[in-house]
Amino acid sequence: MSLLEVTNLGISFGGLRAVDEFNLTIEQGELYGLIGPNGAGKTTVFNMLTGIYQPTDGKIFLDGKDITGKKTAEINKAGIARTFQNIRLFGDQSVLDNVKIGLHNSFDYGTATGIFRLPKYFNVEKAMDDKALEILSVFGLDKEADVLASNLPYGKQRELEIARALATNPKLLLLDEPAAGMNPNETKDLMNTIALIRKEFGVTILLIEHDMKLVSGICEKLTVLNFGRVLSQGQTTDVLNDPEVIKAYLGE
Ligand SMILES: Nc1ncnc2c1ncn2[C@@H]1O[C@H](COP(=O)(O)OP(=O)(O)OP(=O)(O)O)[C@@H](O)[C@H]1O
Repeated sequence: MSLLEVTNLGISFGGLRAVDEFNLTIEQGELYGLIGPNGAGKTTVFNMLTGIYQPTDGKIFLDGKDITGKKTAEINKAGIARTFQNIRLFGDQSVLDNVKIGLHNSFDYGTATGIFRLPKYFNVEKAMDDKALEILSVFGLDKEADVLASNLPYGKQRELEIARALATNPKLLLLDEPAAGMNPNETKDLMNTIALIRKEFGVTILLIEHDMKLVSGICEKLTVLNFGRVLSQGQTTDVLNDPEVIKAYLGE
């Protein structure tokens, strides 16, 4: 069984058919890229996969379970986590606390225990601190655990967002333009980090990206969207050499 199976997905905004007849199959462990020109519908696909938008047509299966039209929190519990094009961190909270927010899927001490600070509360808090630090260490961010998120350099804030998404223990991680705004050195670091987290966390990754170096460097498969429709799909080298893709997106 494939990890993600999307069939005939579509959505309309008034008269605009933003995504149409979109099909996508992702196998467990793959690193998959979704590319295409501005306005092609990539983020709209992410928004449907994560329950932010309700698709007008089609089905989404995660690990065989129909998650079409479910609420965002439910989809996250089922195993999909994401980052956003514009960083969405809690800037006035510490790096550690930003990751701990993501851990609430896995740790629970009940409201009463939390309010009355019962012994279990402190045990759970300690376990959460340990787990959050473990995740942060993969990004080399454990030393900055007490720093306010907004005080991190830009590239590190993007990595913290990925760390927070990983804290929800996803099967599938969606990254929306993870290299946006990064300099070439930060992008190179990010490529290594993405490859590393797939290995360390055993997570399957679908990413939207315009940086072709990153895409061709780490994605095994690609789907190209153009005007809301799949233009090309398959192994990265085949897709990047597809004349239709070169014409519509990469430039001749
Ligand atoms: N909530 C919405 N209401 C109306 N139109 C929308 C909405 N969300 C997206 N669209 C439209 O759907 C189309 C696809 O947008 P989307 O943001 O998914 O493109 P994209 O491929 O992610 O682009 P980019 O690379 O610039 O981020 C665009 O024409 C956009 O204006």
